[in-house]
Amino acid sequence: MIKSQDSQNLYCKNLSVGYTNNGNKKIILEDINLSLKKGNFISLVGINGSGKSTLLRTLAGLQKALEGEVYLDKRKITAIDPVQRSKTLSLVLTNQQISKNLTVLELVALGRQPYTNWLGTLTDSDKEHILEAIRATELENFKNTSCFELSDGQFQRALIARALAQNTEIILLDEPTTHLDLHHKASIFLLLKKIAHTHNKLILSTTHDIEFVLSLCDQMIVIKGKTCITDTPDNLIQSGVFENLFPDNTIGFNTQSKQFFIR
Ligand SMILES: Nc1ncnc2c1ncn2[C@@H]1O[C@H](COP(=O)(O)OP(=O)(O)OP(=O)(O)O)[C@@H](O)[C@H]1O
Repeated sequence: MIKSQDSQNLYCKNLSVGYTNNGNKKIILEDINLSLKKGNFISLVGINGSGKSTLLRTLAGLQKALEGEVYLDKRKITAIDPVQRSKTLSLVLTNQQISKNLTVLELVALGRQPYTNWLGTLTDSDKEHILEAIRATELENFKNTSCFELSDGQFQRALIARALAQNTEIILLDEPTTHLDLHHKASIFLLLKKIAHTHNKLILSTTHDIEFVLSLCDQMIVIKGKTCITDTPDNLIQSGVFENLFPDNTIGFNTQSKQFFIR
């Protein structure tokens, strides 16, 4: 069941996302209507090149919408100044350029940047948030480890810890489980679900691991053609949306086992 909260929602109506090249609009997705609420773990899925990252960046306010507006807690996201926005919404991008020479503690401390003074001095409260984020992601034993010494799964957890230290109500993640084995994929998704439920946050993650999130997330956004459909996983399964998600009819979906198969 999708939890419904009044505040800190991410909302858009008739949104079009895409790119403008020499004045020409390239629409990737259009007519998108979403109302995403705190306390939910939400997955955004779709085939390669369907527009997941483009939509995520637009919802985060990093990319201008071609039509419509994104509202963060009833305010236009583009009208919120960057420092205020970074106290409400954090973004975890896997391919972001980050110095892996930083220790886990130093990386997670970067999450406090919106709150520190220009010298970057950490207060006791900042330190408490950092340690709490490290505890929540079970990285206590790696606090002083350099990021280049971490496995991909541990590094992914450190990036999530940085977003937790940022203490935002909304966390958006772009493919946080790429390159991870099944065990580590499961542990990241379970962690995200736990954070959404126990800390009452809105967590929206793009993923290709559809079968995993079908059994874990509260709400899914499925990109279909140039728009998207959103509902609970069970309602989406019943609607038959996964049966022809992939092109060329090569992949089918078994509604009983909730698994894809090759036709
Ligand atoms: N800077 C850009 N200018 C023009 N078109 C772009 C740009 N970046 C991406 N695109 C196009 O937008 C479409 C959606 O890309 P996007 O990266 O959002 O898809 P995706 O669903 O995240 O893909 P994947 O699953 O492969 O990561 C693609 O057709 C891509 O070629």
